[in-house]
Amino acid sequence: MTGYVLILYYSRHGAVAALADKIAIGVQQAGVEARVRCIPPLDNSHACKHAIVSQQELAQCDGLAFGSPVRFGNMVADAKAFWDSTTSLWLKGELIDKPAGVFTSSGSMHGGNEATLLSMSLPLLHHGMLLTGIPYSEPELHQTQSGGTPYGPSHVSGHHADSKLSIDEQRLAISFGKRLASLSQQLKQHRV
Ligand SMILES: Cc1cc2nc3c(=O)[nH]c(=O)nc-3n(C[C@H](O)[C@H](O)[C@H](O)COP(=O)(O)O)c2cc1C
Repeated sequence: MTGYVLILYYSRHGAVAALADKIAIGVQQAGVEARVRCIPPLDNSHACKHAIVSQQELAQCDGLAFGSPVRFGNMVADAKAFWDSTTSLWLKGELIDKPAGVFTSSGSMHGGNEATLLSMSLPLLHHGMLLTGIPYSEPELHQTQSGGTPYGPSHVSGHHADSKLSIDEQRLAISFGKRLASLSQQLKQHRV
């Protein structure tokens, strides 16, 4: 088994970072290296929990999980700015035919969680990535009372942004990581 799945995220208060860690567990359980990297804040307002991503790490990944908090129903501007800096990768087609998925955290249950996941998918599609979410064969998708969607893992962090990941949210994030890792290995065989 070679290569790695890149888990790339922005997080201000730690909720998206917590999801990233769970996705990493799933990737590792599938026998693939999970490389967790953060998108730094444009205003240097806080430190990153993980190392800052490089363009080379993005170009060379075999699969990608991309995470952002919900900001007014969309991804955070810092994450959008990051994608706007990836033109040279796009010109070279570095991400074409690699599997990818998205994850998020919102304050409230209906505060734009799913809309954000869908709009986060757009730059990945422009890069030619193959999107995957979470199938309904995962029992937690039927029973979750908080986050976790077919469009990707999610968390509802609450009014004070302090609630922990629920068991269902954790399990869905882990199974998503496994699925992404497995797809990354299958598709890699067809690329080389
Ligand atoms: C500027 C700003 C805008 C936000 N907009 C929304 C929103 O539209 N809907 C929502 O449910 N939560 C919103 N939130 C709450 C965050 O999405 C939520 O706290 C999230 O869990 C933060 O993730 P983090 O802990 O990884 O930073 C917003 C927070 C900020 C600071």
